[in-house]
Amino acid sequence: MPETPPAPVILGNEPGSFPHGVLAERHPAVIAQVREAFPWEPAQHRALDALLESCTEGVIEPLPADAPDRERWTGWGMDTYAGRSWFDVPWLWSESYFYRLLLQAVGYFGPGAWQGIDPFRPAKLAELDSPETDEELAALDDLAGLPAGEQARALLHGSLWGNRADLGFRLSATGGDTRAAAPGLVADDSEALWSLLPPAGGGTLCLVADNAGRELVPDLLLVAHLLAHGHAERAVLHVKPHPYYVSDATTADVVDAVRRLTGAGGAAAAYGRRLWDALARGRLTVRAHPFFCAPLPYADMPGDLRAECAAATVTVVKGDLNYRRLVGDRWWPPTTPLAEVTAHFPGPVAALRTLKSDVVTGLDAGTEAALTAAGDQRWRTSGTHALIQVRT
Ligand SMILES: O=P(O)(O)OC[C@H]1O[C@](O)(CO)[C@@H](O)[C@@H]1O
Repeated sequence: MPETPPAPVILGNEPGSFPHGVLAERHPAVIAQVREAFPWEPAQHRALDALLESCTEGVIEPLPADAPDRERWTGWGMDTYAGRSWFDVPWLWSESYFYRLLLQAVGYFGPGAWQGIDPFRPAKLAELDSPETDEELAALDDLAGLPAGEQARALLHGSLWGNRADLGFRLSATGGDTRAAAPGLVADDSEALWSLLPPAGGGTLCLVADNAGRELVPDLLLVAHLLAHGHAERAVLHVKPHPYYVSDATTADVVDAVRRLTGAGGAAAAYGRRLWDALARGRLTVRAHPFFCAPLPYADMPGDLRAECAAATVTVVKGDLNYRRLVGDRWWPPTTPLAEVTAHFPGPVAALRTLKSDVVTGLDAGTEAALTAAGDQRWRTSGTHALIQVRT
């Protein structure tokens, strides 16, 4: 296979670009949201003020000497980037480190009384309790009468489009209009996914989750269906070890989502009970590996995680950030073959993602030409388009 030379890494230093908007507008909006979410104490307010100043006008500061994960961040490039503007280092690194420092500011890593308090939890719970979630759960009653194959396809699309429900994405002008009609998929390898996961096929599914709430619920419904119909004998759900990118799912969010299902009526409760039972029997495992909050592409995945993905029938990665990490957060020409940019991944891999950043690969030339001809390049970032891509 011909080797495509690596494209330039995406930075946030071009005013008017999408990444620049995230650093300059969205991050301050995230700080404002967090500030309003809890009755913080003076030290936390001061730390949030300092972070706001640093991330808009200052430079990257290293973690404090006693931070529990200082060594880990040193290994992830902190010393290389300290002292530089947030806008001049890889955008993926900048964003990730911003969320790490936001947790630092509110005392998440302790020691102290605020240790372990998720600053995004009120927003996540509000979404889980919303009328939209009620409607989505009620729709499961209609699904129950359909043949299993049709249910599976509907649940796959539910999980895919659930990725539009992303709390961070709605915070500023750089976020898309999540109410816009869905024009469809820019790539659809779903048949390849189903051939990796045939009914009664057994094997292990790894699902790398993305957002909590209205994305995690359909992800869990899909997992419950795949386990119930033997598409997988076992599933491993990878979540974030700590709050991240506003709405990313942690173990606490999985518990909330499963309890939301079991507490609902009708078919939703049956899915919830199946998940509860699958956890109890070891058919579903939740993992929160530190690498899932790393500011690095999956090409740099550590050995233990590589071994897990290598042993899986397929690893499904959800959402935009996971896609950026899978293919590399670079200005790839959109027709760059997916097989080339995912050659590093230790086993079959599928991406389910709505497009919320500039990175895209694996498009066929006709699709790219049609999207580009339309002139408006917001299809890349507005969350109105989606893809299902598979590398077997
Ligand atoms: O929740 P998702 O689908 O990973 O999307 C998060 C996306 O939002 C952003 O934070 C801002 O667009 C991107 O950096 C990221 O890719």
